[in-house]
Amino acid sequence: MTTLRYLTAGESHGPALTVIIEGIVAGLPITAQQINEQLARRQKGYGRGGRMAIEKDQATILAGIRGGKSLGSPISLQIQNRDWTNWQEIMSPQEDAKVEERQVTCPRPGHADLPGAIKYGHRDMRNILERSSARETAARVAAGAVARRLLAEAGIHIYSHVLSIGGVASTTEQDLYNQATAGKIQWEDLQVQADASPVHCSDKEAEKSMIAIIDQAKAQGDSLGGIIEIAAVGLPVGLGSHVHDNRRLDSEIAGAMMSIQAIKAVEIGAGFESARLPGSAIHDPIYYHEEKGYYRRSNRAGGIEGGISNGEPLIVRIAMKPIPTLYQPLDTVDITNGQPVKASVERSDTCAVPAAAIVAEAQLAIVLAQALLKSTGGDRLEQILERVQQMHCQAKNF
Ligand SMILES: Cc1cc2nc3c(=O)[nH]c(=O)nc-3n(C[C@H](O)[C@H](O)[C@H](O)COP(=O)(O)O)c2cc1C
Ligand SMILES: C=C(O[C@@H]1CC(C(=O)O)=C[C@@H](OP(=O)(O)O)[C@H]1O)C(=O)O
Repeated sequence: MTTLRYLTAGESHGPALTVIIEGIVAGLPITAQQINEQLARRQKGYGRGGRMAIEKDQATILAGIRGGKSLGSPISLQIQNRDWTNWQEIMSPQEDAKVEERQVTCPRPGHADLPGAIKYGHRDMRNILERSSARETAARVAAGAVARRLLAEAGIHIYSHVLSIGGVASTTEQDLYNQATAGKIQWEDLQVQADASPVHCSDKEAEKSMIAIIDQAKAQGDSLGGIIEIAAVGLPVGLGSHVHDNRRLDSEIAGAMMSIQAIKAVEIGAGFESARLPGSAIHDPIYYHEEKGYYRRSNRAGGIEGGISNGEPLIVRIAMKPIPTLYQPLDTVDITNGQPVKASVERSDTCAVPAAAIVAEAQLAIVLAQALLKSTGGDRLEQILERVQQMHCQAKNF
C-alpha cells in the first residue's frame, strides 16, 4: 500500500517555510509555476492585513522533481518569508537573538497563546504564536498543489467558494453548487467566478454586503469568520473504506479540515440538516442506467456512504471562527504579574475566510490523493491511472 505523507516546518517570521512530501509516485508532471498559482490564490481575499502586501509566496523545489516530473523520491519545497528581513535579529536561532524585544505576555483569547505557553513552559508567548500562526498554511497549500496535480491526472478536480461571512449569507450561492452537481452549469465556470471575487463568492449582491461587513468590522477593531463550501468531482467509487475507523474517507476529511487554523465545524453533504429531516427526505435513492451505471438524482450524502466515495460529487462545508487578534482587544491577564489587561495586539487580518477556502481545497486534495494511492497502489503514474480506469469500469459494469 502506497502512503502519502507530508511534514511542514517554519515559524511565521522565520527565514522560510519548508514542506517534505513523501509517497508521490514517479512520473507526475509538476512545475513550480503550478504550485505558485495555488500559493497566489491563497494570498488573495478581502480583509487581510499588512502581511500579504509584504509576502509574494513562491515555491523553490529543492528535491524530488527533475525535468518537470516527479522522481518518486521525497519532494522538498521551500517558501521564503520576505518579512524575515524585518525580524531576523529577534527570530535568529543564534544565542545573541534579541528575544527580549516584541515579547508577548498578554495572551489573546481564541489563539494558542495561553494553553501553548502553559504546555511548553514559555514565558514569552511569541514562542507559541510563531508556529500557531496560519502562515504555515502556505506550506500546506504547496503540498496540496502537488496532490491536486496527481488528482487532476486521474480526472479529479477540486473547487471551493464562500457561502457566508460574519453571518451575511448569499441566498443563491448554495444553489450554484446544486446546479453544478446536477450538471446544469460547469464547475470550472463557478471556480473562475469565485476566484475573480474578492470574497471568493460568485454572488455579486452578497459580495457587496460581505465587503461592507468586513470594512465595518475593521473600523470597529473587530474580526469575522464565515462558511466555506468545497467540492471534489470525478472521484471513482471506492475511495476510503467502511472496515476501520481511520480508513473512512469522511473521518479523514473531517480531521484534515479541523486541522486548519480557526476551523471549528465540518459538514459532509446535508450535514447538520440531516439530523432534522426523516430518512425518506435525506437518503439518495439509487438508479441504474446502461451508459452511466449506478447513479443518484440527489446528493444529500455529499458523495460518501459508509466512509466510501460513491461516485457523486464530494461536498464539504466548514465553519471558520473570527480571527482572535482584535484591534479592540478583549480582557486577558498579563502573565508577568497576574494583572487584568487588554490582550496583545499583533498585526492581523480582519477576515481570512477567502484564504481559508484555498487552504481547505489543499487539505482535501491531500486526503483524496492519500485515499487514491491507498486504493490504487503503484509506484509510477501510469500504474495509478490504469487502476483508476479499472475502478471506473468496474463500478459501471457492476
Ligand atoms: C488563512 C488564515 C489567516 C489567519 N490570519 C490570522 C491573523 O491575522 N490573526 C490571528 O489572530 N489569527 C489568524 N488566523 C487564525 C489563527 O491562526 C487561529 O485562530 C489560531 O490558530 C487558533 O485557532 P484554533 O483554535 O482553531 O487553532 C488565521 C487563520 C487562517 C486559516
Ligand atoms: C502570514 C500569514 O498569515 C498570518 C496568520 C496569522 C495568525 O495568527 O494565524 C497572523 C498574521 O501574521 P502577521 O502578524 O505576521 O501579519 C497573518 O498575516 C499568511 O497567511 O501567510
